[in-house]
Order: sequence, then structure tokens, then C-alpha cells
Amino acid sequence: MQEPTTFNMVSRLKLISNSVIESTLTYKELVPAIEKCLANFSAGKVVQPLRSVVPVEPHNGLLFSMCAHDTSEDVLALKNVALYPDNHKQGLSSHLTQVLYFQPSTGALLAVMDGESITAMRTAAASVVATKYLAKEDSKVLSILGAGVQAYSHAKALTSSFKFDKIFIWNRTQSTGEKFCEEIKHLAKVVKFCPSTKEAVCDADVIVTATFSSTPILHGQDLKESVHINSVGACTPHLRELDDRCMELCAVIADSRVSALAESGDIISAKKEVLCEVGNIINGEVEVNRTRRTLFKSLGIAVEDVTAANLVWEKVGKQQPVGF
Ligand SMILES: NC(=O)C1=CN([C@@H]2O[C@H](COP(=O)(O)OP(=O)(O)OC[C@H]3O[C@@H](n4cnc5c(N)ncnc54)[C@H](O)[C@@H]3O)[C@@H](O)[C@H]2O)C=CC1
Ligand SMILES: O=C(O)C1=NCCCC1
Repeated sequence: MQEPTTFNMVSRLKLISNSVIESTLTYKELVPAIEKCLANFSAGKVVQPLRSVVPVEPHNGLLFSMCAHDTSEDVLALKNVALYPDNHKQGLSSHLTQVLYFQPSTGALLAVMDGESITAMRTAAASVVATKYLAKEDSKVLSILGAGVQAYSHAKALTSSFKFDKIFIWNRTQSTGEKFCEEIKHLAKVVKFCPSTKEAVCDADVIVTATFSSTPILHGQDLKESVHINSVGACTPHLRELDDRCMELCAVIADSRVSALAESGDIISAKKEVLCEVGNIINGEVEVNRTRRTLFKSLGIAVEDVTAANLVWEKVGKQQPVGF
């Protein structure tokens, strides 16, 4: 009898679409799972090399490859992200992603999952975890810079975990920012578009930056004495979202210290120290004063995708018939 090969195993492969994933994943389940994986990561229980990035220069694209094995949960997956900021001009998403979910004991590919909602939701879930440990407990004003996929997932995730009275939005293109405010108006008593980043952040207790900016949009001089920032964009060394003053004022906590020092344009350019990983705080190894200015530098790490993909597999993958 012929042994199964990758190609004849394809007949058993599950293909899990974004609409299935969207209706499966909930922040209620995802946030604690992401908290656990960030803790596992900082406790050395995750095998995860730095992601590789291939520039596709003629098309202003980047191809990221991100893989991890969470040894304590025994879950293995690989995510590809094609980051093409100009894709919007063709009606496509700026991030086209797939997660390959493997059986760790054999390396057999069990499922290919669309990575769009996984990426949007696991990133927002990581920011929720950081906000839980780093923001003031009575935070009432949320500010979001950006009005794309991450801005939306962060608005939903943060308001599903904390109660904000006001949400202030800034976006480079005002009409898109105003449309975004209309979409999320049910999430707080006041949801308002602000024409400048200064107006959007000057009263904020929690700030999210989620843009493709290559120059600073958030300035230290505009921050309150006590504020928590979830910095989600600027994930490659040449990009910036935060100015040097902002970096100077904040204690920086990363998802991964190694990733932050290798990939974050804001940390590299400002020559800023990383105080610790959020997992070190979850694990009780470091305490951070919540009344000072804190910055969660989110690069996005593979173990977050591994965790989200495992939830999808457990809830729908195992049961689903082969094919879409
Ligand atoms: N930390 C993490 O785990 C992850 C980070 N990201 C990053 O988050 C950022 C936002 O991603 P998405 O919301 O998915 O993208 P998107 O394409 O849905 O939205 C992009 C946003 O950036 C704004 N923008 C574009 N160029 C700008 C500029 N030069 N200055 C200011 N604003 C500009 C757009 O108006 C829009 O609001 C990107 O930098 C992305 O690579 C994305 C996924 C995961
Ligand atoms: O973690 C991710 O997924 C990404 N991070 C940075 C930009 C591309 C996607």
C-alpha cells in the first residue's frame, strides 16, 4: 500500500473561510486564550523564530512568514501575510493572509484558514490584555488613530472588555473617518471624529494607533500625564507612528522583546529600551505603575495566530466536512 503523501492527504484538508471564522471567534474566548499564550511565550514555552519578511519592491509589497509551536498546548501553525498597502485601489484588503494549521505529532497539514479575521481579532485581543494590565482602571476616554480593519477590531474588542464613555477618532482621510464613526456609534455615548490627532488624544486615557504612517502621528506633547497607548502600526524598521518625545515619556512593554528590537521603527529610531514583555507582567515577574504613561508595542507574534487558529479548529475545524 502506498504511504500517504502531502498531495494525497489534500483530500482530507479542511479549508475554513473568513465568514465561518468571523462567526466562530468571540472576544470572550479569544482574550483569555491570548493572555495565556502571551504568558507562555514569555515563560519560554513557545518556539518561535523571528518572522521572515520578503520585500516585493516593484509592487510596494511585503510577504511575511510567521511560525510558532506552543509547546505547553502542543499547537503548531504558520501564517503568511501579504502586506500590500496599495491593494485598496483594487478593492482588495491591504493584508491578505492564510494560516496553515498542522498536526504537531506528524506535521500533517490539517487546515488552511483565511487569516483576515484571525489577524484582526487576535491583534485586538492582545491590546485588550495589555490594556487590562497597563491602563488606569477608571479609563473612560478611548482615542483611535486610523479607521481601517485594526481600528474597527480594536473599537469592538476594547469596548467589549471595558466601558468607555467617549471614543475620539482621527483618520488621515476625513470622510473615511466620519464613516467609521457612524459604523461604531453604538459602542459609546459619544463617538466623534477629530480633525487633528492632538484633538483626538489630548483627553484620552487609552490610545490606539493603527495606521500605515511612515512619519509620527502621535506626539508626546499631546499626551495626558497618565495614558496607555496600544501601538499597532509601524511594524517594520522604516515606519513610525510615535515621535521621539512620546517614546521618551512612556514605559515600553512589548509582545516580544526580540521582535520589538528588530522590527519596531519607533523603538529602533528612538533608541528606546523595552522595559519588559506583557507576558512578564501577566506572569507576575514585573509590576508596572498604571498611573504613568505606558506603551504596548504590538508587533504581532505568530503564537497569537497559533492560539486563534486552535480555537477555530476546536470549534469548527474538526467537525467540518472537507473542502470549503
Ligand atoms: N501589530 C500587529 O499585530 C498588526 C499590525 N498591523 C498593522 O496595523 C496597521 C493598520 O492595519 P489595518 O487596519 O489592517 O490596515 P487598513 O488598510 O485596514 O487601514 C490602514 C489605515 O491606515 C491609514 N493610513 C494609510 N496611510 C497612512 C498615512 N501615511 N498616514 C496616516 N494614516 C495612514 C488609513 O487611512 C487607514 O485608516 C498597519 O500598519 C498594519 O501593518 C496589522 C496587523 C497586525
Ligand atoms: O502580526 C501580523 O499579522 C502582522 N504584523 C505586522 C504587519 C503585518 C501583519
